[in-house]
Amino acid sequence: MDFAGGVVHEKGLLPQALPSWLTKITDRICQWTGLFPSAINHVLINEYHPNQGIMPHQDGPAYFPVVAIISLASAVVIDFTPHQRLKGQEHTDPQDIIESNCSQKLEGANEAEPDSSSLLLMPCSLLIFKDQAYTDYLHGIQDNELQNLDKVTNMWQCPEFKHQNSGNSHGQTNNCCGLEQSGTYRRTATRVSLTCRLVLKVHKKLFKI
Ligand SMILES: O=C(O)CCC(=O)C(=O)O
Ligand SMILES: [Fe+2]
Repeated sequence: MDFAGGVVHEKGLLPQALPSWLTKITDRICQWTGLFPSAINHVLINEYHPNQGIMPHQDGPAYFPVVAIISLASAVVIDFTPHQRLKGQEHTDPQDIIESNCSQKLEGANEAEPDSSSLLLMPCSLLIFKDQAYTDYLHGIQDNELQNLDKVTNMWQCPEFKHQNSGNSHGQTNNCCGLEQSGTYRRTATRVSLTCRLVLKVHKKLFKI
């Protein structure tokens, strides 16, 4: 794990300028989406080997509640699961929450567990999530080379999968995307992600005496 933009404390950011190769990307994200009230000022760079993930979590309170994640080099499944407190609530359909608040609509949650949903993040893709998808759901990636695709709602964005679906009549597995016949995806390469966020409270630089 590495980061650019400075150190995030609970009470704010001790800032460092982002490198220009990153601001080229982050400034475009801000302009295109119009979702950030000021420039993205922090980027976390994570590397995941095929058997590595990140436990379900909510991003810290220091961040503005919009996250932009760029995926590079390898696809991965990210899971969104509701907080315990949401699970206990009656008359709350988490699907509605995700649909109304996520820039990427999450459709068709599995009936057995209608409260959680997953996305397949392809290399060179950008995921943005915000609002209740940020505050009421945990996001995480399983520590597993084999990832289940049952709850993935954006398979249509994976052209290799479409190809597999239009399929050949011999029932052969098409592995060009790491997709396996049984509805699982096998991670084979290292993934790198850039998690771009805004820390609203920025501390002035400390003086060195
Ligand atoms: O690497 C990712 O795709 C997710 C990273 C993340 O959730 C985080 O750093 O808070
Ligand atoms: Fe996160």
